[in-house]
Amino acid sequence: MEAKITATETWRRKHRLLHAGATRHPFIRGIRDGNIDISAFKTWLGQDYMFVRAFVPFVASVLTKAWKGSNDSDNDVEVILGGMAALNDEISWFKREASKWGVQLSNIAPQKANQEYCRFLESLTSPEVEYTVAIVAFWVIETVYQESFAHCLEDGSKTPPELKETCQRWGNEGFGEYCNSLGKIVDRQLEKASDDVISKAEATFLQVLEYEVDFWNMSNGGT
Ligand SMILES: Cc1ncc(CN)c(N)n1
Repeated sequence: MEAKITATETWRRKHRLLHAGATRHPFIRGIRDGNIDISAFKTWLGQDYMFVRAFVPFVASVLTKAWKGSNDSDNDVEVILGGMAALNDEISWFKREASKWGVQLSNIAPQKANQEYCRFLESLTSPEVEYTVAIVAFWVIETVYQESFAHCLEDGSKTPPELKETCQRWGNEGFGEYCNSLGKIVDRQLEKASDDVISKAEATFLQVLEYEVDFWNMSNGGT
């Protein structure tokens, strides 16, 4: 008997070009091929620190929605809480990494693509946004980083040694398992969602992928 294809897998296949645009971006290919421009890496580092700070209240809102709106709220809250704990470490890591590379975090202003992405996250914190839609956004955001940075650690990659720790942060197996847990929550939610919520959730999936592409473009010198 053939295994049933999940909703998340269906979306990934249906939108594979955009998905690959986000997870195999030239910025990531540059790390993997060992020819990344270090100034692009430093731009990404500073901008991503700003992004992560704005990501925390978004994740807190997903946690609240899970607590109120999930029929397996104990499991969901624990998975999301694990993500929040990882974000706490991530913020400390950004500070250490920035000082290692001489990036002054206090002097950084978010660029346009970053501001727009953070505004989008803020719009998803509204109580009117369904849990299913918010958890889809959360899952894609985390999974894009997991798949992108894991690609830089695969056999045959020429990732510079000084960037390996960055790739490990999101490319490690534990982070992969956490993303799979988020994907399972998404699939469970989508199975019982109305057509209207499913359409909104798919539109959110696409929006996140587009914001992620713009974010990498910004690090490579775009706006
Ligand atoms: C832009 C972006 N997207 C995703 C992640 C992973 N939390 C991140 N740190 N930054």
